[in-house]
Amino acid sequence: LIRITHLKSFYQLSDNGTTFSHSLCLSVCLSQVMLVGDSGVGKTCLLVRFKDGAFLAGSFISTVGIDFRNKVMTIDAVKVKLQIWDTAGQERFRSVTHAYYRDAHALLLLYDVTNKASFDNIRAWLTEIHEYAQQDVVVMLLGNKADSTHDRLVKREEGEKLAKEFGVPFMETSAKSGLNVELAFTAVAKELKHRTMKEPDEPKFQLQEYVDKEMRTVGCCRS
Ligand SMILES: Nc1nc2c(ncn2[C@@H]2O[C@H](COP(=O)(O)OP(=O)(O)OP(=O)(O)O)[C@@H](O)[C@H]2O)c(=O)[nH]1
Repeated sequence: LIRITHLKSFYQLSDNGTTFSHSLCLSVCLSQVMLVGDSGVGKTCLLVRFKDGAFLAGSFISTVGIDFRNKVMTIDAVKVKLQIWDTAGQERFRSVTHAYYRDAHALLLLYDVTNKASFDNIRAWLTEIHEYAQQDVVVMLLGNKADSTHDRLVKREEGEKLAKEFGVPFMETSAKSGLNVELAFTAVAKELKHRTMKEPDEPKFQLQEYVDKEMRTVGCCRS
């Protein structure tokens, strides 16, 4: 995470030592967030929903290699610029993805609630993350396509259990309905901003607590 400037007041002294100006610097945190998971789980659609507020319906075009989009969010009066990398889930692009892991500050790891194999593969993804990403990378598990109630093969409780086992925050999302999409990116941006700008005596940001509280505030589902 690169802190370009820090939010603080500063005084400039004139030649004779008197204070003559007082300015407020604006702060920009630049963070790299990577979307990973099996092909077809909805990584591109999640990014498009977050960035453009739209859903890419129709035929499925697999990502080739890696793609990225930027979005600036304001978190507690601080500008956080997210550079979001959309990776290809297909096995043949795995070496490309590996090369990007070490620069990522956060990873959104997706499975598809209608595809059991994509859920079973989460363990392998977490092993890979452990091998290639920075040790302190923020990881959040997302069960996407939660709108597909009739085709669902993975229960929410199964996702929660797996996330607990690996000590990572979890929520279900839907790129189609917008469920929890903004919340997932906001939670990650808050965690990253907090890590960069935290005062020494400030308590650690509790990502899962924040997510649970936000979801309670709006019932279970938020778009
Ligand atoms: N019902 C439903 N369908 C979705 C959702 N998200 C994505 N899809 C569909 O799932 C398919 C795959 O979506 P993509 O976003 O292209 O998947 P991806 O993970 O980026 O795939 P790769 O680029 O191959 O890694 C598309 O047909 C989407 O329309 C969702 O939340 N709900």
